[in-house]
Amino acid sequence: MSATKDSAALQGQKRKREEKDVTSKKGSSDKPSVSIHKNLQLAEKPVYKNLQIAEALKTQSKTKKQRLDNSQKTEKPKFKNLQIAESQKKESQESREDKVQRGESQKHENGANRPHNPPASRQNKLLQVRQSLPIWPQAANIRNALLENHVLILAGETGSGKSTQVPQFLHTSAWCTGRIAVTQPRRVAAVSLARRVAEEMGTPLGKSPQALVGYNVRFDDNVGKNNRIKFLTEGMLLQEMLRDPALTEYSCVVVDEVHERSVNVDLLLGFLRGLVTGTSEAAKKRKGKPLKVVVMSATADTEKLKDFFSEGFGQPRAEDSIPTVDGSVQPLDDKDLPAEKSQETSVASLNKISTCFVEGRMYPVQTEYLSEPTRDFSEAALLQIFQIHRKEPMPGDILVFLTGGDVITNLQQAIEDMIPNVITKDSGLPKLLVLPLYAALSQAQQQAIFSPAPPNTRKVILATNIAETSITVPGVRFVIDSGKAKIKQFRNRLGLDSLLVKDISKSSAIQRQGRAGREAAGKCFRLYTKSNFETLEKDTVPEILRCDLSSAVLTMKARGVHDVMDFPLLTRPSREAMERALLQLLQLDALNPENGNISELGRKIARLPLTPAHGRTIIAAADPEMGCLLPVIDIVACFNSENIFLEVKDQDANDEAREARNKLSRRQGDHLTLLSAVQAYASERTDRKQWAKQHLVSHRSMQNVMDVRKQLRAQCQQAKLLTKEQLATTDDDDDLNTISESTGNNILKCFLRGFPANVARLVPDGSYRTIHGHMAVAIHPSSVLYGRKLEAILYNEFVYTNRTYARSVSAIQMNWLEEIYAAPA
Ligand SMILES: Nc1ncnc2c1ncn2[C@@H]1O[C@H](COP(=O)(O)OP(=O)(O)OP(=O)(O)O)[C@@H](O)[C@H]1O
Repeated sequence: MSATKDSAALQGQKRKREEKDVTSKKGSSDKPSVSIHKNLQLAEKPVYKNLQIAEALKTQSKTKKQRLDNSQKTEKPKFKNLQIAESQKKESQESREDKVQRGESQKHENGANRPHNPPASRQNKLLQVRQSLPIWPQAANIRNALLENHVLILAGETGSGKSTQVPQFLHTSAWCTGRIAVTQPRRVAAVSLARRVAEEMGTPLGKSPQALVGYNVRFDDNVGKNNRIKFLTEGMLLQEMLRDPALTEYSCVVVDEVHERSVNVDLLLGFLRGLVTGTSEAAKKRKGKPLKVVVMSATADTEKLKDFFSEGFGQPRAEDSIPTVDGSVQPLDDKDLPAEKSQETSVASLNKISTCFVEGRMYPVQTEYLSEPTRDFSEAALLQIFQIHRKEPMPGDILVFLTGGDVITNLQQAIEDMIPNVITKDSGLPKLLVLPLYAALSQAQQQAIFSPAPPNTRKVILATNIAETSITVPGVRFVIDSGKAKIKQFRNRLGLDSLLVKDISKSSAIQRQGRAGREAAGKCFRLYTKSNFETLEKDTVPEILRCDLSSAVLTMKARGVHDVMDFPLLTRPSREAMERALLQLLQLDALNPENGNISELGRKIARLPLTPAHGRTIIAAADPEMGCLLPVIDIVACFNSENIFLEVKDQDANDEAREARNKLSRRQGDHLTLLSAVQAYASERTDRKQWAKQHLVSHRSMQNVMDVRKQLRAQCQQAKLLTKEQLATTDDDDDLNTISESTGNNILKCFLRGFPANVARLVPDGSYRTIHGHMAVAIHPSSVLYGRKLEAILYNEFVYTNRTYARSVSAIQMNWLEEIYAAPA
């Protein structure tokens, strides 16, 4: 196929794309403003300095043999020298620990009573891979560092083996009598790492009595009682601290990918500092059992972390029961400490923190930049994918970093539309299999990216930044980086978090690049220029400085922190932001107005894996007077999944489908419309997929909604908000017609309880103004209430395009606000 044909094919695809470069919550749209295919002139436009479309044409004459030869060439590993800062000289200890480690792995690899018994050849191969990792020769040093000290700060290049190897190095250490927790920012990484480590250790994963490795992520707890290593998200470890603030189950917590600086990781570091230094009240509950903390990343600010922990060691301990161990692998000297602290910090503090740097990545990654900036990264990505497919040898899957679910769905469609034009019988090109990866997908959908592609097929994974850290997707040799991500930002004027599409930081770009070159040499195509790269911020601004802090403050309060202003944080948010969060929690009745302590209701909210606003909504619905918990759970499940309604496109929406979809609409607004869709789907007993198709509803999203609904029901049962009997009387065959007007109103009142600030009222000029900030807002065109004039509206989120839209909107009455505030909490 010629480039001109390519161009024609691209332009021939009709993509309808709407606005939405900025949205206000998960699952909302983020399409770039320019059409994917608009003005795509492939023949004229050299995209990369070293990579022009003309070259792509040449590759068509390449024989399969050439492809094979090339692929074999790329398989040769190259290692750089390894270094560990101030490497330890404890040879005798090293060999002893090594023996333990080897003995243990032998035992696991050859264990007789283990049902999971991978072939010895596979085990040997895995061991060889492990031994070739840059971190492998440092095993003894790392173990020694923690034998002596409480904290290890470990920096090492992407792919050097931190996440998979460090827990395996440590679990045989004498001090490690409890479990090792390894935290990850995202569940996809926690699950895939657990799977990999279990395989490397030659044991089953999860609950089996032989399993040494498990994982725990939101809505999926796969931990067995004999697990020694547990991968979990930061959120789940914080959740565990609700019942066990001292983390007594663990001997070691490994905080991975700390550079991401999510609010959760910052909170976790604060709690861990209290435990490891013995300065928090909770530390007393460890009764002298030591806790070791490892903080890891490829791009962590080691100095800042060192200072943070040193400061904690310098403070008085809550009780002198935490044993101290003398000696240090790499003692800090005064110049390592913040100037003002160096005098007061005790000697002990100098002996408890080790640092380690592992240099060397597994395979080289060649990076290419655009020669000129692109205005549409989706368009550039589409072009790049097909260039790689023509030019680059197999095997070589492609991982593309984009901004969000909608952009991914559109690009997936665009690729699939292009395939028949490009991958013809004559082209001799392998097939393409496109797989999406973003947070709102179910776990099964997310894990699908790890399955090998069928023969003669190249996988193209379209991902958000959830694939940015920790994961190794087998087969990936090429990364395409849009240079953008959706980043949470608090909007003062609205009093709301928004997700904005922004440039990533250099450290994110490095992480993305690091996803290639993990099993063989790779390439990273950055869809921006070299000079753009140079202007990127070094690190992403910590989330704690950018987001609504109500969840964070509730997390602290629920774990016994009385004075949140005093809580140790790596980066301190403004006092104003903290106060705003406290106020919001007071409004939700989560705090006691007399003393600011957490209320009973606050504790219940904190136990739910939801934002305080959604948690409050659920609690309100469980009140017998409201009696609408099950329908509210259904709606909350929708808000915690991707959009269930497919975009209605002219060409594929026949009258019948439109009519079917319209039947799901409810005049009260989008909340009850979502509910009617969930209930109708749930009551479909024969063919849900077909039902979804007939109603222009996404079957995939609905499956996810059902999954979240099930989990939320279980959690409400655990929290005693829902009884077994109530659940037993639920009949999915009931459709919304059986929900009375008053129940409908109650449902909306519950949402109003959780979102009292998300209200706008009609003003005399016919527009809507928010009651908070008096800002003009319009009902989004996707709403069933679009164009309607109502007394007041309640909305779930904001969307910014050329104007400010409220999305997921329902009609409410202003007097409901008074009614709600008059009622006792
Ligand atoms: N699921 C997997 N399939 C194949 N190889 C894997 C897998 N997981 C890990 N590996 C191999 O182990 C190496 C080390 O992976 P690991 O995740 O431990 O590195 P890391 O240093 O933590 O990287 P990062 O900082 O990018 O998270 C990878 O480069 C890859 O070669």
